[in-house]
Amino acid sequence: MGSSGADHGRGEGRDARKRRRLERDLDSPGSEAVRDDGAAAATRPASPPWREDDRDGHYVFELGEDFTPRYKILSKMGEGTFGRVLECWDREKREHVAIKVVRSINKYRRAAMIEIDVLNILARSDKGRSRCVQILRWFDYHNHICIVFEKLGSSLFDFLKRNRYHPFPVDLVREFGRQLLESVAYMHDLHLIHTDLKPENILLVSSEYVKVPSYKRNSQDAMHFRYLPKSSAIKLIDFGSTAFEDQDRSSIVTTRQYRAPEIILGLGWDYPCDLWSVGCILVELCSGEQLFQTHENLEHLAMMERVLGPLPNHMIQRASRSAVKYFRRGARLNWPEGAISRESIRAVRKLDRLRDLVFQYVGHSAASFSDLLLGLLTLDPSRRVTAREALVHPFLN
Ligand SMILES: Nc1ncnc2c1ncn2[C@@H]1O[C@H](COP(=O)(O)OP(=O)(O)OP(=O)(O)O)[C@@H](O)[C@H]1O
Repeated sequence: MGSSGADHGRGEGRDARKRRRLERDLDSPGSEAVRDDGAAAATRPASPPWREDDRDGHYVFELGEDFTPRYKILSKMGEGTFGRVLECWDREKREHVAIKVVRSINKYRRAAMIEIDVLNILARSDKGRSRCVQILRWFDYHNHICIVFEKLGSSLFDFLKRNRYHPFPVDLVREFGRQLLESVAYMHDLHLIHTDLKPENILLVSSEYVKVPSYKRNSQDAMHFRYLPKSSAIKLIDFGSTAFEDQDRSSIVTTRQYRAPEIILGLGWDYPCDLWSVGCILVELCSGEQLFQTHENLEHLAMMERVLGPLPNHMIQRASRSAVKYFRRGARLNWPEGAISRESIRAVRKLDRLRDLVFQYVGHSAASFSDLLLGLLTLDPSRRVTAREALVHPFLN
């Protein structure tokens, strides 16, 4: 579920980036009336007996235990702000599933109910063909909303990490990009905006991989290896921050590094904010590095200008009251004057223009790839390419 607002930066290790997340205020209205899973949890004795949650409201479990009489807990697949995801064996359907066990805290329970609504809309409209994770069912167990999902493989972020941030080959990035844009186009057609697209929320469908020799050798001349997924199929997860058409568009959304300029400037946001995130993700997949490694607004805007050119004047002039301080006389970015440190100035200066960056990492297709990226990373949201337009770009075809 989205906990948009992560501010993890250069100073912190990459592995810490999943953890440092500021929680969005999720006190939005949502039904408290939760359904019970068939009769299972309600009528049969729960096994194991009831235990106290931990102090953060997480469900406490041991591997191998039953989770309701129907499921057996096999492993912990992930943990987010909103709960833990457990790999379980479903005795009834005789299959592996992933169960998100949401923390027993009201605001997370309410957010989970919104995520269930979104998952149901996505599933109803598409009957299992979409590139969005499929919800199988949900239930309320000892005050924890539990969402049962089809089990998927690791996230693109975990895959990159496992490869020590060695980039994916461009042909694989093309495959990921096409599928990602298909899922975003599908959501936008349904008037839904994901608002928290990032490599952590894109999962490979299969866990199978191949180990291939890498060209780099270390000082002892030992051969290095890298992993490649056997299949490029991916699906989107985490619809806890998804916005409906009629929702307020002034809040801060999206994990910091994937956040569009209109959000930072307080201009309000809409469908284009997802396309900006897709642009940041594709650069990261082909370079192995986050494009905007920052956790601060002014530095973030300076990085955007360095990579993509100056912010349009009409955006600067409409900046919200809290964002005008980033500009001198309402005309140009207060940079480097407003930088908080020399290190920050250096971090901005070492960034390349987008086209140069892409040519460094991508051999063939660099020209068409950077053209697509320039469309996705257009600073002005009204001129940014839409998901449907991006899907017919030559790079993807
Ligand atoms: N269907 C699934 N199959 C396999 N693993 C999954 C599945 N769903 C989630 N996970 C794993 O669990 C992690 C947390 O899931 P998710 O992002 O939905 O939870 P969250 O609490 O909303 O997290 P966040 O704090 O990032 O918003 C994912 O990063 C992923 O590693």
